[in-house]
Amino acid sequence: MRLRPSSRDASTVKTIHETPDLQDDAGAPSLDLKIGGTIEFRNVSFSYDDQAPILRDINFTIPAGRTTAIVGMSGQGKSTLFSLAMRMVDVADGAILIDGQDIRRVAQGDLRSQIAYVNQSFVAFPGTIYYNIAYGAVSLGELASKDEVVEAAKAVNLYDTIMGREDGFDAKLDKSGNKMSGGELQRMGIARALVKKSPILLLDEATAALDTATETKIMDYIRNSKESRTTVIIAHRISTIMDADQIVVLGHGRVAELGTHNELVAKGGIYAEMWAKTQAGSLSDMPTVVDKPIGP
Ligand SMILES: Nc1ncnc2c1ncn2[C@@H]1O[C@H](COP(=O)(O)OP(=O)(O)OP(=O)(O)O)[C@@H](O)[C@H]1O
Repeated sequence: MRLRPSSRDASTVKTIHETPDLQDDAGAPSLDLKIGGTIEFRNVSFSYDDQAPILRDINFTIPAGRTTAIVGMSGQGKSTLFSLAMRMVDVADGAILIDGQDIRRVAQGDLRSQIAYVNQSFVAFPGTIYYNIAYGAVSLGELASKDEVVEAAKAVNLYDTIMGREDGFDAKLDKSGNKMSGGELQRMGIARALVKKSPILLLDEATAALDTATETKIMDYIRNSKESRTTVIIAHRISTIMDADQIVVLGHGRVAELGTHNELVAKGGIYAEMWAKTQAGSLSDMPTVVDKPIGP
């Protein structure tokens, strides 16, 4: 059985799905994912509030149905790339195309309904654990079914934890997500995104609080799920991203390197240096990698 969201929670989602500052063209069409969600950053530049550019002439393509990782030191603009792809903000120059369509020309609500986004903060709604996960499907018009919620909870290694508690999936959460640890709430966030079954999944440090074994299980599930999904991961932990089909290294607002883990290690650049330090046990996270200037 599928429940309908409460009107108050639905209005929260409406706010998320419509950015007041950015207007749709009259009669803006839906996003037509004819390829399955290829995201192209074409000559993209961006700055916040007339400040110095955060991103400069960014060019790369995220292939449909594959996993792409974005790495780089803190403050390089990784999360901003996600904000741009969801059109929370608009590019200053260039364009972002999804399956060949400029995202400024399609209906914003439809664009965001095709994208599931997870960051480190899980917004809990007062209601049951079931409701809090099922809510991920709300932009599709109704909550996810119990079976879909159970599948997602299993995928993020949360099923046994939930069932081990009094009331199981019917246990009530308040806004602070009481009864759950930070890592459990992070997995709730991923489960909520999974029930959306969107063709595009953006994970911004979404597994940072999890142990490596749990993270690997979740990433394996996403990679092997029957739905073809374009997955983009931002992460500092190298173990999170090394199996990606493509790794984009951002530095000084530009794409500094792009390739697979093996290609980038062989290249001997920034990524290789990060990897060498990880191997030596002196580095687990990206931010401590040497901050080299990137050429034009
Ligand atoms: N809403 C905003 N308004 C103004 N500046 C912002 C805003 N959001 C981010 N910035 C700035 O833009 C730069 C890029 O931020 P962003 O969060 O995209 O980087 P990041 O690479 O994801 O960093 P981290 O790894 O620390 O999460 C930073 O200098 C940040 O302070």
